[in-house]
Amino acid sequence: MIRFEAVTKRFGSHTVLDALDMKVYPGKHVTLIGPSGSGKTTILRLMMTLLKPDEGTIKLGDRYLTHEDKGGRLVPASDRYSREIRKNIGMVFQQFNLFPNMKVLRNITEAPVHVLGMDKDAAEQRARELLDLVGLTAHLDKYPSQLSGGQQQRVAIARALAMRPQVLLLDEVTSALDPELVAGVLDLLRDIARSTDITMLCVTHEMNFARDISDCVMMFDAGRVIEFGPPEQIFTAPEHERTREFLSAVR
Ligand SMILES: Nc1ncnc2c1ncn2[C@@H]1O[C@H](COP(=O)(O)OP(=O)(O)OP(=O)(O)O)[C@@H](O)[C@H]1O
Repeated sequence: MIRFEAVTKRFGSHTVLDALDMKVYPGKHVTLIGPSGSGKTTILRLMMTLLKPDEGTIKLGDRYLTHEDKGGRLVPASDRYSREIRKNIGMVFQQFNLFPNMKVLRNITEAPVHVLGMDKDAAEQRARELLDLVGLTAHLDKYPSQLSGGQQQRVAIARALAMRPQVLLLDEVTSALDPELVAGVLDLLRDIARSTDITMLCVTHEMNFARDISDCVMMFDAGRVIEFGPPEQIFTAPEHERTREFLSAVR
């Protein structure tokens, strides 16, 4: 389980997350929705240990992401500890963030080989399976710049899965794509959501996608979860006025 307890994150005097409590059960697919600036991406960046909270703790299973347990005493996580724990978490970004100087296959094998210490042949075998899954077997020998945005995003998804993470974080993964490429990437993610037991935490403005893949939708406003529940409840009978306003604005 992912557990945020009383997590506060400030940027200067701006409190982006305000004593946030949040739980995500293993294997669940949770979508974070809410107005721009409500703190959704900040949550994913905290999960990825790219940011540290000002207050509060975040746990993945029985380990803290934010702190090291030194004989019962919690101290803020060192960079080394964060790097170690990050191996359990895959993230796909809006802007793909592929290694431009590496071909597709190597983009996928790089971290399993150099971060996990996986055998090179085993990593390549796994990469080929993943390229098959994302429909890019024919492109394994190309550089990212030779692919469309949608194809690059598929590589980024394969790369995240190559680490066999417990948790997959998806941050507006279709926002940078041309409209005609969005559906293909969303279909792929729907397939992954259906066919794996990976925990997914997803920030998206694609409400139909959120409806399709989510076990739970969390509505954020000003750094707090104001409402959460199954998609059919949030999208058809939201209880909170702010949720109703937000949904009518984005539909
Ligand atoms: N590194 C940073 N330095 C300063 N302010 C930041 C930083 N990162 C985020 N913020 C601010 O924190 C607030 C929340 O940002 P965040 O990206 O988490 O929102 P969001 O809900 O994901 O929004 P969007 O839907 O537009 O992506 C915003 O006001 C943003 O400007």
